[in-house]
Amino acid sequence: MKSILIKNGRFIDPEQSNDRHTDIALIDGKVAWIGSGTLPKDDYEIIDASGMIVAPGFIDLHTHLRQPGFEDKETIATGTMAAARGGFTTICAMPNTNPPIENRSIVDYVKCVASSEGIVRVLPIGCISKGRKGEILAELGEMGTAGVIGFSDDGSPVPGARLMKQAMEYAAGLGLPIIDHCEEPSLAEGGQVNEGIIATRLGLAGIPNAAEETMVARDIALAKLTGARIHLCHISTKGSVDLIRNAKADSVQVTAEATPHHLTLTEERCLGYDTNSKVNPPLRTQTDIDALIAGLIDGTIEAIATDHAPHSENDKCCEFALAPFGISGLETALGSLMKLVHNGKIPLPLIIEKLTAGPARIIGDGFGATGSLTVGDPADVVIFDPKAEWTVDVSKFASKGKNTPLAGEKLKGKVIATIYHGNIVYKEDNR
Ligand SMILES: NC(=O)N[C@@H](CC(=O)O)C(=O)O
Repeated sequence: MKSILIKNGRFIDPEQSNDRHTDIALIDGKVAWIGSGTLPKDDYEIIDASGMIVAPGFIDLHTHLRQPGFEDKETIATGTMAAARGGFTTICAMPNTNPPIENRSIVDYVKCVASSEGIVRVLPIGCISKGRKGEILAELGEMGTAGVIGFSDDGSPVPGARLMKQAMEYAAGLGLPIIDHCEEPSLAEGGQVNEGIIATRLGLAGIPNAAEETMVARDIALAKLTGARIHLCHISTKGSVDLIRNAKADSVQVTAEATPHHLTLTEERCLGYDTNSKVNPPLRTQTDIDALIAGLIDGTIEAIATDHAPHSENDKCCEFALAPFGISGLETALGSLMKLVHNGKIPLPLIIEKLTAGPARIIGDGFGATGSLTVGDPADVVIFDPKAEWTVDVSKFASKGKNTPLAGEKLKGKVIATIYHGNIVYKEDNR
C-alpha cells in the first residue's frame, strides 16, 4: 500500500472541531500525521487538494445493498462502488434482503462477501422479526454476537407494540439500538405519495404525516418504558421532529436521521408521475423540510442517511401505483446536500458532522467507523470540490439503481477522491 500525502486542502473534522488548511499523511492504512511537527519520511503519492475539502469518509447509516436475493437491483460490489463514488467509507446494510439478515449465518455471509467483494466498510443490520413479518423475534442475541450494529425491519414497520417492546428489551440488554422504520400500516396502506393537495391532483392515495408520527410517538413511549436506545429512520415530517425534540428533553434515548431527498425535494416532484420520485416515506412539503433543517441545526436529528434504495429499470418502468418505493441516493447525496450549504440554509461543517461524527456516535465504538481523523485513526477520507458543477448522468452511476428523480439535474459539489483504509477506492477521472 502506497503512503498518501494530501496537500493544501481545507481540513474539516467536526468531531475534533477542526476547520483549517493543512496537509495530512496516510501510512499503512492509518492517519500518520496532520500538519504539525516533522512529516514522516516516505515515498508518498501526493494528492493536491487545493480548493478542496478534506474530511473523514462519510458514514451512511441506511443503505439497501440487496444482496442476497435481489442482485438484479444491487450487489455488495456495486453498492460499495456507488458508496465510494459518493464519498462514503462506511455503509450500514439494511436487512430487507432475501433471505433477510435474520440469523448469524446471513450476517456472516454479508460480512464475508463484503470483505472479498466490497471496497468500503459494510456494517450489517439484523432484522427485528423473523422474515420481517412482525410476528416473532429474530435471533437478536446471536446476531449481536456476529457483529450487527442494531436491529431493524426497515421497509416494514413492527406493527405490534408488544413485539416491539420485547425487541427493545432484548436490544437494550445487548447494548444495541432498534433502528426504527416508523409507519403505522393501517394509515399508510395503499398510499403512494404524501397525503394532501398533490395526491388529490394526481388521483393517488395519500400517506398522511400521522402514519409516521403515530409510530414515532408509540416507539418513543416504548423506549421510555424499556430504557432502550432507538434510532428513527428517514424522519420526514415536522410533527416527528417535534416529538423527537420533546423526547430528548425528557431524556429518552432517541436519535434520528433525515435523508438528502427529504431535505431537498418536495411532493411537487411527483406531479409528472415520475416513479423515481416515489419513495417511502413520501416526499413531503416545504414546511416539513424547514422543520427537518431546524432539527439538524439544533441537534434533534444527529445524522443524514441516504436510504439508498436501488431498483432495476424494469421495476420502476410501470404505472406509479405499481412501482416500488425507493431512490438510489449514494452518488447524489453530497451534491444534493451542498444545495443547502450554497443557499445558506446549513453551514458546511454541520453537513459534514451529520455525515461523519453524528452517525459514528450512533454506531458506537468497536466497529471501526470513527467518523473522525486523528493520528492513529483508520485512513478513511473523502476529498471533495464544494464548487464543482456536474450533471447527474445515471449511465455513469456505479449503482445498478438508476432510479433518481435528479437525473439530468445540475448539482454543485462533487466527490474527487475517496480513501478507505489508506487505499484510494475512488478517484475522479483526470485527477
Ligand atoms: N425507502 C424506500 O422507499 N424503499 C426501501 C424500503 C422502504 O423503506 O420502504 C427499499 O428497500 O426499497
